[in-house]
Amino acid sequence: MAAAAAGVKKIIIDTDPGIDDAMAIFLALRSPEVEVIGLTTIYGNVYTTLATRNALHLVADRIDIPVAEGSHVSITKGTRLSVVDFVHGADGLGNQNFPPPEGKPIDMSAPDFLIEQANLYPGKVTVVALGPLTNIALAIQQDPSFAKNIGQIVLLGGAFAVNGNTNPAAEANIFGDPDAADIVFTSGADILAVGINVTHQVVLTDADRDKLASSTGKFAQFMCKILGVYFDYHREAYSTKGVYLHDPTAMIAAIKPSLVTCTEGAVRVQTNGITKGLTLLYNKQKRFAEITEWTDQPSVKVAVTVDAPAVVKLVMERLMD
Ligand SMILES: O=c1[nH]cnc2c1ncn2[C@@H]1O[C@H](CO)[C@@H](O)[C@H]1O
Repeated sequence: MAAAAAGVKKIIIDTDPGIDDAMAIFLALRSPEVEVIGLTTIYGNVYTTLATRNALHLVADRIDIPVAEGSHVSITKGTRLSVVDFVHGADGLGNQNFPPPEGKPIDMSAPDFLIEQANLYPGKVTVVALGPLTNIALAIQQDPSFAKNIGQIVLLGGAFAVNGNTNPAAEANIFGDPDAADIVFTSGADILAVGINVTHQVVLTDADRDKLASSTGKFAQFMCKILGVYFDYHREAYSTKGVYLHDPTAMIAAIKPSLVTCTEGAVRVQTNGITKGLTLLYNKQKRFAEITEWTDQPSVKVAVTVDAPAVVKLVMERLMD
């Protein structure tokens, strides 16, 4: 099979579907550069049970792709989760109330599946994380070699030197589990963080949606069905005539890394107070005299620019294909 060809990246998508998650998943399924070897689910846009149901729905035609259910609570066992039905609809998929999927999640938790795959293909698996980072942090805690064995973690999260989208301090995925995010950022894994400082440049317009609607591609048709709620939310919240392509941009950073540029440094996450969920990048240009929580922390990559027109074009082409 072509997917086994050299140079094809194995990816696991950790996801809380979610309208833009659906688009990112479809994009991956349509991209010859990657082979989707599994989905793991998490709360965020919806609760985890619904995320699993939606994930199964989105890959219903691909019974070869396992779906592993993730954590129902934050890494500190918190149950007061901030889910955003006003962004994605009560069902997470634009209030379409699709029938229950026929598929079932596998009999393995998301962290266990992540650990298993990282051990099976050391250095070869990329996790594309589109929700709060609880499952990834659990994998890091459960298996001390996970951070080394996982090839790369490309995550949609953070607001680097810009306002957040949950509140002025925090981006939604990091705010969803800041303790988990701090564990991931300081784990030593190869990480590329794509924050809303970048994804807010990538807008799918009304005209783009019309073009998608005129396509006969089944993924384009599906997206047009569910995008209404997401467009309404953006009009209300940002007065924009279009929607931000957060998750698809992170997926593109895994599929075609040349479309983003990055900087490097240590990232830490504020875990409490009014700036809970704030992500701060230390560029390591100054050697501070004091030993602090930043000293000797590993560097990660943080996206700083994106070729937005190329991302939108690629997303459109692949969905309409
Ligand atoms: O305004 C918002 N509040 C909360 N979550 C949002 C908002 N817009 C998009 N997302 C969701 O959170 C991630 C980006 O931060 C994306 O995964 C998107 O699905």
